[in-house]
This record gives sequence, structure tokens and C-alpha cells, in this order.
Amino acid sequence: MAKSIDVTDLNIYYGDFLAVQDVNITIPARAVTAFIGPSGCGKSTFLRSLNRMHEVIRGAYVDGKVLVDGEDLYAQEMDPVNVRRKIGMVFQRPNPFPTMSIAENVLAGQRLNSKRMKKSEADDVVEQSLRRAGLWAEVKERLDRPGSSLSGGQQQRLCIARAIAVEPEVLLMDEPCSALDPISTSVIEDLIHELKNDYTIVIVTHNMQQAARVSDQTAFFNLAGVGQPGRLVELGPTEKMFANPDDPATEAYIQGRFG
Ligand SMILES: Nc1ncnc2c1ncn2[C@@H]1O[C@H](COP(=O)(O)OP(=O)(O)OP(=O)(O)O)[C@@H](O)[C@H]1O
Repeated sequence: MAKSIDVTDLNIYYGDFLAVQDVNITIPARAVTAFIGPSGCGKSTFLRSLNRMHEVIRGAYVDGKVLVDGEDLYAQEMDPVNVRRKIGMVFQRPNPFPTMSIAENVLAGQRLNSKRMKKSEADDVVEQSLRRAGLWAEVKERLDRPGSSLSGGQQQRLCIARAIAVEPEVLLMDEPCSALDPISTSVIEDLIHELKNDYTIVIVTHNMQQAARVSDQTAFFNLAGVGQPGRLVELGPTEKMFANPDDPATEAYIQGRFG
């Protein structure tokens, strides 16, 4: 199920503006890769290029290659909708469909893919996805209540359940805990740890402790200067990146000297 991602010479544009320049990176399967770096260096932009969400913005495009287990995401015959099904995304603010029930929220991806399911099959997807997202015990008695009736941390786990219900190969998470309290954050971090047995996970985070806790490898992005594109400065095993990075800018950022 989980797949590795190989990015070669990727440039990412918003119209004429080159936001991220010349990224080369391999993201391994069944591991967590963290993207860190100061505001505006292109972490979210790069993340969105990994499931073709970037091009949803008018005038936005990329050049270079993104291969998922050798398959070119940007090949002409590749359907972006299918790409987004295989490479799921969880956003900063929990965004369940507010009027849909908890169960319908979990099934929303399936419905979008117009997958017809028997009731028993749908019930099974709901239960399994909520179990995997660590939310089942808390919501099993109220599956028909609206998604908006849950707390922020529960809503984020519901969004994770929705993302994994379609059995993606990769899970992209853009600051998934930044709107959550410390207890919910810790629940989500445990969940990430659990999910990496089956998924390729990429997480953008501003929280250095979180990157150190949850990730196996860390990628540090930075800007060469104001108005310059973001670049991948250093990539390495998380322990090494935090204890003994090669680049002085990585060290300065991790130590909180800028950003
Ligand atoms: N929709 C957009 N249209 C034009 N430029 C954009 C758009 N979104 C982001 N940018 C620009 O692209 C660059 C990278 O932004 P991005 O949001 O990817 O950075 P980031 O590292 O994720 O920042 P943060 O940590 O603050 O979320 C910035 O210069 C930003 O202004």
C-alpha cells in the first residue's frame, strides 16, 4: 500500500513567481518525513505539489519530476483526481463537512469517487477507519451526529479517518496539530506513529519537538533572501538533523535563532 516518492529537479511556480526551486528528495515508504523551515520557504507549496493540489490555484504549475513508486504523477495521462485519491491530505484546520454526520464524513471520499457500497460494507469502512484514527470508542454511539459536534482534536481525527477510508498510499499532513491543544496533539502524534506502519507520511510542522518526536527523516527548507525562492537546504535522519546538522542554517533554525 505505502509507496515511496522520488522528486527530481522540481520547480514550483505561482504564475511568474518561482516559489520553490530545484528540489531533489526521496521520501521513503512506511516512514515519517518532516518538512521544517521558516515561514514562506515553501513547505506547504511543496507538500501540495506531491498530490497535484498546487495546480488547483489559477496560474500555478510545476516543472520537474515527481515519481511515486516509479510512476510519474505529472504524466499527461495521469488523472489528478485519481492522484489525490491515492495521496491523501490532512489540513491545518480540521475541515469535516459540518452538516454531514460523522459516518457520512468518513465515507465522503468514497462517495466522491462514486463508489457504490452495500450498507454492511459502508458500516465496515466507517468502523475500521474510525478505529485506525483512534476515534471509534469516542463516537461509536453517535455516528449520525454532525461532524461539527466533535471537539477540534476529534474533528482532526475524523479528517484523518476520512483520508484513510479511501486507502491512500501516502498521507500528507500540513501542520495537522497547530490548531489543537497539547492532549489532542499527543493523540495525533501517537496516531502518526501507528499509521506509519502502513503509510508513507509527510508532515509539515513548525514545532521542532514534534518533528523530533514523530519523524524518521527531516527536510529543512529555507529562503536565500527576501523574494528569493525556497530551497531544500538539508535532508537527513531526524536524530542527526537535530543533534549534528551539516548546514549552519539548519542548526540556527533548529536552535530557534530565526524563523
Ligand atoms: N496562492 C498563492 N499565490 C501566490 N503565491 C503564493 C500562494 N501561496 C503561497 N504563495 C507564496 O509562495 C511562497 C511559499 O509559501 P508557502 O505557504 O508554501 O510557505 P510555507 O513555508 O508553507 O509557509 P508557512 O510556514 O508560513 O505556512 C511564499 O512566498 C508565498 O507568499
